[in-house]
Amino acid sequence: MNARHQGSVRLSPDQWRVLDMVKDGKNVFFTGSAGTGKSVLLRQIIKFCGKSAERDKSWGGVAITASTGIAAINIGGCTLHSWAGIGLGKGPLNVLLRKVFASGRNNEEEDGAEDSDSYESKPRKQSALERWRTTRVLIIDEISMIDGSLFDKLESIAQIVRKNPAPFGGIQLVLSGDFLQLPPVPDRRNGASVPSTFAFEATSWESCVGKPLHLRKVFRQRDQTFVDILNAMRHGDVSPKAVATFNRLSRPVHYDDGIEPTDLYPTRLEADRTNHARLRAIKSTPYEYRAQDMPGRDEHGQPIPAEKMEKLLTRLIAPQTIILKLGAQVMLIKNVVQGQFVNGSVGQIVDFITPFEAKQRGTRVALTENHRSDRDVGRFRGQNRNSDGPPEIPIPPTLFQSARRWPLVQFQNGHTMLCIPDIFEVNNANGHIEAVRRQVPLILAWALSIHKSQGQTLERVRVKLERIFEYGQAYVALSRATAMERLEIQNFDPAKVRAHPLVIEWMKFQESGPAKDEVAEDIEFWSEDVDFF
Ligand SMILES: Nc1ncnc2c1ncn2[C@@H]1O[C@H](COP(=O)(O)OP(=O)(O)OP(=O)(O)O)[C@@H](O)[C@H]1O
Repeated sequence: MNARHQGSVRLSPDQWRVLDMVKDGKNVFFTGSAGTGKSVLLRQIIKFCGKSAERDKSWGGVAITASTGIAAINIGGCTLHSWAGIGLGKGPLNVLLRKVFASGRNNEEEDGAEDSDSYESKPRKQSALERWRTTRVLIIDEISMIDGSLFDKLESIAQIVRKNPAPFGGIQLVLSGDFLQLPPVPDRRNGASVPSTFAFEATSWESCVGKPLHLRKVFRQRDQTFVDILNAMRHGDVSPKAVATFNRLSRPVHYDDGIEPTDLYPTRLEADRTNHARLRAIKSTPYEYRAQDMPGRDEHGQPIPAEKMEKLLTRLIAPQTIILKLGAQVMLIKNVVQGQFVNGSVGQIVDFITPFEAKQRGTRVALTENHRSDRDVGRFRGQNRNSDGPPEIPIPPTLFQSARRWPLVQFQNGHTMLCIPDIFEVNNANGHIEAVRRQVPLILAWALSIHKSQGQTLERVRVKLERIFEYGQAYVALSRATAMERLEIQNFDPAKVRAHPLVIEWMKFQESGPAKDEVAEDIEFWSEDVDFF
């Protein structure tokens, strides 16, 4: 069978082209409009690199990084700064280099010391210096949020540490992002914001990654007219026809199942206020869920102090405490069943029940790979099968003994699921766990900030545009929607649609021909398993 058709995933030809280049050891920067499958492709690349490294121990290290903590968590990696061992990344090259070399010395000293710590099996620690020397592939997601001057400094560090004058010291670069979505949060020093540069402005950018590879097939929306309007908007263009279309979308949309569209707001404060007001307005019993937080180890193998653990865990989308009530609108923040219950699925709490009651009612329980590690699971394997789907992960028996009630959520697809706690991790630069949170995988979802919605696919959306303040923000908000029929726009103002002029200028020289975005036809249900070899 052709490897490209094995499993049910069907990468687009553009996605395959990038994957093939990565397999050939080429440096790549791939970009594309919202919904063109950049995250899906990145997950496949990470899988490919992971499998290659597993099959052949001499293959080299794979560094999975992103510009921000949240983006890093989404791909199971760490921030670029922490992988590189450069602290906050401020200061000139020699200061950053000193930090990297010092990490190597500290490690040697610690290796010689007696290890009296019995906390847990200590991972083999790798210093930043070793990481720079042994990494074969460096993956950076959301590259649009990396400063250009920092990119140059990192390339110099790579060349010096690896004693290799090749671009980026010979490390294979895999970069992903869209410079026309949200720009980096400005660096604030002494109250003033310090202007940052884009990574493509770096002197070494051209030699390191060359021309961008564009993903052109849009998977999120299926309506070509909508895709065309969004694409023009991405470039800051709103035609009178588009204005008329968006004005027509100011009508309210009603849904029979009582699940409302999620309101997208420019700031987190506005979104939080809406969620709390809506929750307060419900008069039923509140259920409070406090997370169980556990510290892990830092990149030097040292236990993480409680204070640092708390700080690290603020990066997670899962809150320390969440109060839920019957009728609350919530969003799932874990992938449970591909295509059915995924990160971003919105629903309403219809009951609070125990796992035992869920089993009696034949209701699905939100079990993920994280629940497999339960010691007793093996005994119950095979008992809990879904006749028309893949075998379900068995419910850990210890769960049945618990009288604790968890939220039962009815999702927009009409199906219900009991949302029991899951594991959320923050990893360190060596891929080990720095902190763990065990929490119900839900957040309130009457409203979301546009920043939080970046990367999400939302079936029902209402966007309030009057307070938009950032380049790309209106585009990110509207492009979360899958269809105009389920998109509501309030106070549309074309002046709020802005694309960064520098990016537009740069893009003109990068586009290869008059290609345009096209909707992907004939999308089937798919899993993300591709046979690589
Ligand atoms: N090859 C594919 N086949 C089917 N569906 C796909 C494929 N690639 C992506 N998708 C689906 O398209 C939607 C958008 O994908 P994804 O989130 O990866 O896009 P993105 O380019 O990262 O978007 P954004 O820039 O908005 O974060 C998701 O629902 C994803 O499951």
